[in-house]
Amino acid sequence: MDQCGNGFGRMREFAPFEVVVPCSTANLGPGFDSIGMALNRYLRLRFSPAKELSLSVSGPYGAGIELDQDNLIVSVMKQACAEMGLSLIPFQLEIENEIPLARGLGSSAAAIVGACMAVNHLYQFGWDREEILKRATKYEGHPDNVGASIFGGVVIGSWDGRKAHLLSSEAPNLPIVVAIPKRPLSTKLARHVLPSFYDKETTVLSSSRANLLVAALLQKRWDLLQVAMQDLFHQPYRETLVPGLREILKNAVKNGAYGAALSGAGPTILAFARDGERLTRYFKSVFSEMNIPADITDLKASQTGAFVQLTAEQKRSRVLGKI
Ligand SMILES: Nc1ncnc2c1ncn2[C@@H]1O[C@H](COP(=O)(O)OP(=O)(O)O)[C@@H](O)[C@H]1O
Ligand SMILES: N[C@@H](CCOP(=O)(O)O)C(=O)O
Repeated sequence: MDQCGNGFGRMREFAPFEVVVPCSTANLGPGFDSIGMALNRYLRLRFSPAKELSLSVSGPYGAGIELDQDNLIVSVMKQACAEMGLSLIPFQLEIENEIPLARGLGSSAAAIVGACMAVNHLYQFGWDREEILKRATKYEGHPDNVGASIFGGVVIGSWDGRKAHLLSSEAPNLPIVVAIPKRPLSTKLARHVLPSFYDKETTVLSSSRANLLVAALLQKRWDLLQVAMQDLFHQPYRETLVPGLREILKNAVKNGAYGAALSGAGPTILAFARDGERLTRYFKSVFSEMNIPADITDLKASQTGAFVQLTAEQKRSRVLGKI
């Protein structure tokens, strides 16, 4: 861990704390790099003082997270400190992760948001959520996932490479069914297959659907989701990377969905359910016919975004009057 300048280099006492961050689904079809929704699977980061950096992982998706200096959380924290002219103090970090990695459920965005919130808390920078959004978007490259993880609910945002503008709103209180394939797909690769240019007809049609999607979400017009979630910006190009996507986009509505989309860059496929049991059966049959292992499960929107709290131990000590 860095030796630090500016008085932050030695072991510094701080009260142990936890950052809780929901995962997210991005795009919802045509809202490419703009629309996101927070979901009820969480990343929990527990920080306590230590003389040296030490990382540990737990939870169903701990495996695969780097436990060295390449860890995304640590590298974002370092970078955020460097931008403030500081070095990162050592700490012990337990990463409890319920978010599958590289499956299109915003694990990297949650890690980045958690890192920004942690550094803000540790150093008392006083960043508000807008400031955290700006910093997290710069690291992630698009505001949809980080915005949802920060604010919760549904977010609609825009990023020009310097400034992020984003509004959050209540997410649909509809059952959500997802198919999370066992095999990962890196977002980098799934962005690589996208074209550099789109023609006018494609752009007009796909952006009109994104606009309709926003209106349908705000007015709770679930009957419009079938059309409003149709996309021409990214899903047609990602079909080759995501088994089952073409079939599900074509037939989900006939099988209990209001609308379906690729979650983020995939490979997870997500649908809002009209009839959850029927939709789950359908998802299962698609994946078992292809003989592709996938976790088919229910999720719900998370209306709240990331927050910092005392660890359970700290809370107990406070009740006992020790702090
Ligand atoms: N909790 C975490 N701690 C550290 N790194 C993480 C964490 N979650 C995700 N990452 C990093 O982000 C990568 C996945 O990012 P990405 O390909 O963008 O997929 P996703 O769609 O899940 O965001 C992982 O392989 C890992 O390197
Ligand atoms: N808008 C991005 C969203 C990527 O989400 P992820 O969860 O797959 O990282 C894109 O579609 O590339």
